[in-house]
Amino acid sequence: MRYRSTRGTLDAAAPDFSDILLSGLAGDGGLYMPDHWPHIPRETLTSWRSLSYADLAAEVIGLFTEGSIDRDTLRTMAHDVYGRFDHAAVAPLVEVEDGLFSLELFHGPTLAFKDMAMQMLGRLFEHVLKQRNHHVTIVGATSGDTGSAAIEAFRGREHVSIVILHPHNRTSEVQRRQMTTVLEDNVLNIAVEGDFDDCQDMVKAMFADEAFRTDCSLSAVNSINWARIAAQIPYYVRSALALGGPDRPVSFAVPTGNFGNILAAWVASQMGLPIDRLCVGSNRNDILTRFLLNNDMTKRQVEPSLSPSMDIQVSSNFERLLFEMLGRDPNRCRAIMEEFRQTGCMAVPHDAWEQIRETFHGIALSDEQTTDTMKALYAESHYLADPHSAIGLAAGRRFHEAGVPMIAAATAHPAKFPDAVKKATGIHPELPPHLADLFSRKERYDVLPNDIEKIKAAVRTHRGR
Ligand SMILES: Cc1ncc(COP(=O)(O)O)c(C=O)c1O
Ligand SMILES: N[C@@H](CCOP(=O)(O)O)C(=O)O
Repeated sequence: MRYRSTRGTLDAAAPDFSDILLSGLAGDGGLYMPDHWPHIPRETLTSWRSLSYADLAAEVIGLFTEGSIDRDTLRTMAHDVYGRFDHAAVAPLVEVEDGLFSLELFHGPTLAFKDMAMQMLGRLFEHVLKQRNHHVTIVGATSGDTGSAAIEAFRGREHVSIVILHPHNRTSEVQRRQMTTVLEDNVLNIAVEGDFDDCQDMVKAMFADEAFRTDCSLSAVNSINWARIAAQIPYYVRSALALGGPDRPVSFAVPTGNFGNILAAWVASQMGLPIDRLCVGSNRNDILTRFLLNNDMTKRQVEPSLSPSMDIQVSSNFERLLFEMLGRDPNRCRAIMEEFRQTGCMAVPHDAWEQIRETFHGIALSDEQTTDTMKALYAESHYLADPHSAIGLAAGRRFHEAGVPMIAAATAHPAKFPDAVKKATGIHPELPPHLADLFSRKERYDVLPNDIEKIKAAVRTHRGR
């Protein structure tokens, strides 16, 4: 399998999976995409119904690593990774209402869906870096969950230094402590005086500085890295198969910020999984919902909400969908993205918008509506949802059609957001035993201004430690 950038051409020297795993973002500022969608025949999908989560993950991810990492290696990694999740099913399905299912993606070590992919990335990086005898500096931006998942996956790894930027005072305390109490030498946490979009912009700016990128051997583990998307596809396949796929379609509702998680579901549909609707749930940072309703992709100020991990205005992975809807035309894609960067307004061609709306639907919830949803889920179904998962379930309820199972991605454990959960339900969700002493652990992090030069200096120093 070869890869190409959303802003560049496919040439003979096209990178393979190992190359794009380490480089993360393409040199031209675009995002890597496979040069074609692997097709999974219906009989194969049917035969996968009996596979364990780990075996299924190896099959699905293996379609993107062909020529780079073999199936047996992937299988060993997947068994090791998913064998440590705290639920035997890895990503269990819970029927919350008739035909509405919660797909719990938070049974990994940091209690958020990011672990599903990030734990695999930790193993994949280690494998490729050892082979190449190479060291990288991972720089990542987080609104709360990617950071802790990445730090957990890469802490103490010999070939990796990791720097995570989070927006100062804009994550939950549990989220911050999950990052800042990891004291291994190879980990640096920076609280940026800005919002998540500022953090993400700085990561992209560091990648755009060719000399800096090369000097520090930068790598990315945000969902701009294709490997993250690839490793998020298996749970869509598995949950659809559990509810009758491929013989009948299912729909998915996904609480959305950077558009990586829902994009993985869309990719599954491109690979042959019958999917009816893909439903985006947003909080008051509703750029995607405005886009889906009115083709209005105008960036606004990021507003803090009850679901901080989705406090995002620039949904990086939308570029991948746009590229596809533009018939994989990198020049048009580059021009639209460049204009968006300069003006804060993305002019998506009308035909592309209409095509997107055939599958994608969107709904935005205020904090009050989110709280009401959490309250109702608990009162009516005895289901405790965190604010992000509640938004997914609300989107699922809104777009659920009779006869088509609706699967809502539950992206975080309620204990990551205890205040919001307590306020809505009266229940204080307890952290699991491995995190029970989180509030008495020592924290370490630097607070830095929203200034790219200061951040680069900190990354350099960390790299050279
Ligand atoms: C708990 C939670 N839910 C939802 C999202 C949104 O996912 P995505 O950015 O892939 O759209 C995030 C962050 O990415 C998250 O941490
Ligand atoms: N919500 C995310 C934001 C970054 O998303 P990613 O999927 O691109 O890594 C977070 O929790 O950090």
